Amino acid sequence: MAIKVYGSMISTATLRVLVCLAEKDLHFELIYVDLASGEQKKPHILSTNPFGQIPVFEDGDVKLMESRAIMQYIARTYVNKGTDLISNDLKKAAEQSMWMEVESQKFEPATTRLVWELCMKRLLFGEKEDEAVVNELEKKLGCLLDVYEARMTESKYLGGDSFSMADLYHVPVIKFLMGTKTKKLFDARPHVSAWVADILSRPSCLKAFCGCPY
Ligand SMILES: N[C@@H](CCC(=O)N[C@@H](CS)C(=O)NCC(=O)O)C(=O)O
Repeated sequence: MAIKVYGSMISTATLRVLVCLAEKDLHFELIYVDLASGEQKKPHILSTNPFGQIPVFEDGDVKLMESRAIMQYIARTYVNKGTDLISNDLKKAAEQSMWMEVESQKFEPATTRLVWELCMKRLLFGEKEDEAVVNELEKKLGCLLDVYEARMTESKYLGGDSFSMADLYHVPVIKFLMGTKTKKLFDARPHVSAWVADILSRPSCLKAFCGCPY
């Protein structure tokens, strides 16, 4: 039975799942959910995601919400397809898992509002960003990227020497921010900048973002 993703190309959480499916070379059907009209609060989404958010994922009788949990399901279920995203080696997997947590607990909170201010407000409502808010958020993101820069002086990717789920988690938000003035924070840090160029040039990223406004 075909994999189905209910989501939207302007949703970073949906795109996170789409880049994962592309890394695993899996076919899927994308069923468009219109965020602007509040379709995510309709019963066909609420039945799987009681919070009324996208993406919602179906693989036969498996129905899931939360993009990162969906990606872990995909990586573990389709372990023999495409890129290995989670190591079989316990120590390496623990290192990857640590940086996956950094993404969810630190990078996501530091960037969600930036994506809202610099991308979504204009796209959905034609509104300009709040500059004071953006400046404050950029300061926080700069401190976090200093930690990433230090990490990547000792290892090519966040989770170790090979590309992993830890890097993949970051792709959609970084891709969106590359089209904004916040790009300068990534460009100013040579190791971070090389990492961004590397992860955004992966075929999975080019494939998943085809038709995306960012
Ligand atoms: N932690 C969730 C976040 C899901 C989320 O925030 N989805 C947004 C789109 S990126 C959404 O559905 N927003 C509409 C709403 O909250 O009503 C995940 O990673 O799947």
